[in-house]
Amino acid sequence: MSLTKPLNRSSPPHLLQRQGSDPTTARLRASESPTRRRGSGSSTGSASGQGPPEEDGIRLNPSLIRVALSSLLAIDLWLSKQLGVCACEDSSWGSVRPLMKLLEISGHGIPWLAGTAYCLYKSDSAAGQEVMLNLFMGLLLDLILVGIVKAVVRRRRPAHNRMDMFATFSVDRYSFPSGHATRAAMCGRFLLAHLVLAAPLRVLVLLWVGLVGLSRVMLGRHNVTDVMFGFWMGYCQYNLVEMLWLSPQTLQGLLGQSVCCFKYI
Ligand SMILES: CC(C)=CCC/C(C)=C/COP(=O)(O)O
Repeated sequence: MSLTKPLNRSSPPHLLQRQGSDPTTARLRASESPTRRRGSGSSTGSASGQGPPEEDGIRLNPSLIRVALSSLLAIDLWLSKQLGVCACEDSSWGSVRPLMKLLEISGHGIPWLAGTAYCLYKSDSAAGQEVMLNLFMGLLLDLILVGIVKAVVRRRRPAHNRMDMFATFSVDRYSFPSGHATRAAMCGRFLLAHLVLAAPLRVLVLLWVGLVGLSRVMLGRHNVTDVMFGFWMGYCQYNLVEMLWLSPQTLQGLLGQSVCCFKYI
């Protein structure tokens, strides 16, 4: 505030002189009454040529952050509206909507959970089962974490969105973060790390992740920041999956413990 506030020119010059020449007195005055100091703050700091008092800098920061955040939010809303070109059939890119919906299905939780459970069931190697089991756990973890963040943040979906998604939870009426973006980022990293893929396929995985994110904004389901945060969250979730990795030994231990519990009951 003191940076934008003009100097108190009405203060008598002898007073300014005294405060400037006697820093001890000025400091004592400052500690006496913060309210009074605020009134004459600019003459205390600036007139003595020492720059604004430190406290003023601290008061300035939150408002700067607030301005920066609201500007970012305004840009986000504007950009998301501009990019929401497939929000309905009669939007400017309405003809591409079916393709975007196909991308939506490719990143939906149900096909991923069902596909992983099927691969787990069909896998005849211990290593394959281990990978699929951990992917399955990762998908469940993703649903839980995204649900929690959505329920806490409660950001509404863009006004131009038509809520015609299949199989949603009640928290999915909120948009932050994009569950498709977290899943795509987490599964993309998982596939690249655990499957031996040729270079073109690796590029295809990355392309798919990016397109799933873009389709969320183009369909009008999300704002850009929902998707960006979703990608970051999914990236971090993969680290969590690695940290909590269930090895066959851990599994055997867990199964053994639960069998013991059942016997005990
Ligand atoms: C019913 C199951 C298993 C998952 C719901 C998946 C879903 C619809 C998430 C919402 O994604 P966005 O936040 O990207 O819109």
